[in-house]
Amino acid sequence: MSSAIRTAALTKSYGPERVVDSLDLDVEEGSIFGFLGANGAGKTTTLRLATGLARPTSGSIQILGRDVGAGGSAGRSEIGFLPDVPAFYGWMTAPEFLRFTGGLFGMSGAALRERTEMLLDLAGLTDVTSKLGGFSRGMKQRLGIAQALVNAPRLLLLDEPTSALDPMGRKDVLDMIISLRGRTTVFFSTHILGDVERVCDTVAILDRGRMVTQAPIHELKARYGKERVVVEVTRDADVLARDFGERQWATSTTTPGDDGRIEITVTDLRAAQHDIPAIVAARGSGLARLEAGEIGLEEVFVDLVGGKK
Ligand SMILES: Nc1ncnc2c1ncn2[C@@H]1O[C@H](COP(=O)(O)OP(=O)(O)OP(=O)(O)O)[C@@H](O)[C@H]1O
Repeated sequence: MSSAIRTAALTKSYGPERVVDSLDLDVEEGSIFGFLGANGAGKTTTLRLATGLARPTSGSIQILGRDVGAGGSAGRSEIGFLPDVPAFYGWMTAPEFLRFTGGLFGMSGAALRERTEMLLDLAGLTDVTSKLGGFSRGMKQRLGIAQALVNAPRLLLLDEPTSALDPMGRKDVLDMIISLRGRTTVFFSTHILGDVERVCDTVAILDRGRMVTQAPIHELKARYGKERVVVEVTRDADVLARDFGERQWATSTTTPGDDGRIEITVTDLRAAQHDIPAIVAARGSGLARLEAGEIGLEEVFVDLVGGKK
């Protein structure tokens, strides 16, 4: 598989601060790739380097097999980009805006009309006649993605496409991204873990300019994921938390809350489920809840990044 984006020791400094620090990124063509990091991690800067809007201090970046050169023009016609705060002409309608953008790429006539219709459909905006000034944030964001697709790019770069949206708006944008699977490579930055988990094949985690890890989502979960049991007991939670912690299958236990809730990270879920009721009964306490679950990407992220802050 060829790479849509490949960076080698990519570094961007502003003064003494290394905002992007020796980044080695490899985005496979055809993937939906999540670029995950907290505020200020360096995501926008990386996207600016990828689009040629900023130049690296050192290291290199290739887009679709070509170096992003001094002017950043290499392969630009094959890239679609939606910045984090896109600007729209409020007096235009969605079809007018898409026709205008297509015109900037030299499209016209029937080809532009067809492309506009297709993109309006993809964005769920076909029947919307109002001006962009009256659009909701979600509608604007969907239109922004449609606009970035006007030139049928091989690579779509989206900077935090869902962060300003409510859950419904986010769902619509994520569905739109999912519908692009197999048609174009999508690379999007976000700090919302649930979004990555929902739509991405692969994720890179960035922390203060440095790559913490890059891996397919399922591998990341397999590598770092553990199982967890949530227990609620009616009394003696402190003693029981200690009892659980002494078992071979327990790797960690939380301090019980006032509600008697204890979270246990376990290596052997079956053994834990088997032993816990007996341990609780032996202390004369009652079991109000016993629930097992997989540790999600959120916990993996906190484990990888949170502990170092
Ligand atoms: N032009 C610039 N001059 C100086 N510092 C900058 C510049 N652009 C970005 N930075 C700094 O680089 C760091 C990373 O910023 P960047 O916008 O890339 O992060 P981000 O991960 O996109 O964060 P956010 O989610 O908040 O947009 C921040 O500390 C920011 O202040």
